[in-house]
Amino acid sequence: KLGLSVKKDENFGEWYSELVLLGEMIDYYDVSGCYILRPWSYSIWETIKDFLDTEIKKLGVENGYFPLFVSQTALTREKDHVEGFAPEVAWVTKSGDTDLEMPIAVRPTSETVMYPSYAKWIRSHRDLPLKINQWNNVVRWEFKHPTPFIRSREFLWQEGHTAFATKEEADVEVHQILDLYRQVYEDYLAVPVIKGIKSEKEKFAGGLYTTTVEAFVPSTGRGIQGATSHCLGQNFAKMFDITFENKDKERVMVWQNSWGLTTRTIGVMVMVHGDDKGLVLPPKVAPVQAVVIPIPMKEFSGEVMMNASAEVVSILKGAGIRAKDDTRDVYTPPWKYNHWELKGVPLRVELGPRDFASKKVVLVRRDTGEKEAVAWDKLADRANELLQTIQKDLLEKARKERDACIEKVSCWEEFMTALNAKKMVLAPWCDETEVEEEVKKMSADGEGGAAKTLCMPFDQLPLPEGTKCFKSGKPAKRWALWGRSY
Ligand SMILES: O=C(C[C@H]1NCCC[C@H]1O)Cn1cnc2c(c1=O)CCCC2
Ligand SMILES: [Mg+2]
Repeated sequence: KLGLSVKKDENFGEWYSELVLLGEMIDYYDVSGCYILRPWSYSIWETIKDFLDTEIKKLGVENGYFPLFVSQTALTREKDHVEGFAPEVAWVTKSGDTDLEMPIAVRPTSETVMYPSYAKWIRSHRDLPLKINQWNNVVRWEFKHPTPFIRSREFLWQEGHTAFATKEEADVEVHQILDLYRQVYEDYLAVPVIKGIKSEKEKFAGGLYTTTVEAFVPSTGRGIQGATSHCLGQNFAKMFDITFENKDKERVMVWQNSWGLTTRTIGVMVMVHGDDKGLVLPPKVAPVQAVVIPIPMKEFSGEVMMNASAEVVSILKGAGIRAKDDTRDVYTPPWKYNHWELKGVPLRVELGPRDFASKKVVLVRRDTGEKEAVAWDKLADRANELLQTIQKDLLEKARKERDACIEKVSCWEEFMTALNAKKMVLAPWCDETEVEEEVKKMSADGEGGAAKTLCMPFDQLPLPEGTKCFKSGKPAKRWALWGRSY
């Protein structure tokens, strides 16, 4: 089947599902909530991983690998850490047709897997800081509707787990990691994000505070949590007895962080940049950045055409560009144009007989459709320049669109109007949890679903003395970003 059968602004859910399938990013699988990551999307994960792995190693983090399975005792060690999540935990209860003595959980996250060892390995301040990360998969038996990359029962992520002698050190790292997450979104995926702190209600229950990068999908008007970096305080140290002897010979608890970014990043990128012709891949993460499509004519065919096409590919590769050609003779050039537009390749390189004769090519941008003729001896530089321009333009376009979807309000009526106009809402808030509960109840109308606080942006607008909470009328403490979300 060629091309999408539904438009992005007609039926977003349908558009997205068809796009990630026809774009050859995923395929379906017979275990519900699980998807196959095909090379076209796995390659994007590898690019994200290469960047992030290099950067966390610069911060002194080392990679390790812990078991997939968690004992029931370890998992339920801390009550409020797991109780809220218990329904999502997957259990192994049998081997063959024999029941296991004790059921074993499949890791939904690895705090309870790793921290008993942390307690063993950390004895003195000389054992600190301890910084271990895992690139792995986790399983959460979600009940909400599964969506490729956005919500699946198994997903890939990295989970960093660090321990420090002081809170100050932990606080610094929380923000260093959060900025790496911002870079993944803005510098690689060309998706703008807002940095902020989660409310007490929305933070990770086992932690002290949660910082987050929040993304936004204009088509649905929904916010989406991009990645989180938590300071756990000493809560897990207390639960797992992770203490050390400080320089004054006192036995004190460590200060910990945990931070994670998942394959959800890929889904957000598809949702933000995709259009009615298909994927629009930011060059930094595109598995193929330029695709050469020769246009055969009587004298420009066979060997001559193949060699010319190969030569253009090697010019591009020589410039460090991920390039390939499509010389399949079973498909026409128009068919190929559609195919590679569907797969979101940033640059198309057309090579017809006249181009060949004059040693030119025609470059076509996937994001704007703009075309330009370029001489072969200018191709390497021009192609790289165009790829950088596309990367920058995608981020600027998405940022402009996202900023246009943030409404600043001061009262409930304005709040609901903005929400129903598919916007995120910036509102002065008294920082009381029952107001969040109230808003959740009152904003849950038919199709939209409830609104929640997405974060308190670090970048706070001025809050004049006497400003009232948009909902409770009590003195507002800070600006909060609210929205319907995934
Ligand atoms: O996973 C985290 C916290 C933390 N885990 C490590 C990476 C960063 C951060 O996400 C929160 N969380 C979410 N979801 C679940 C759990 C859970 O702890 C535990 C039980 C199953 C579902
Ligand atoms: Mg969850």
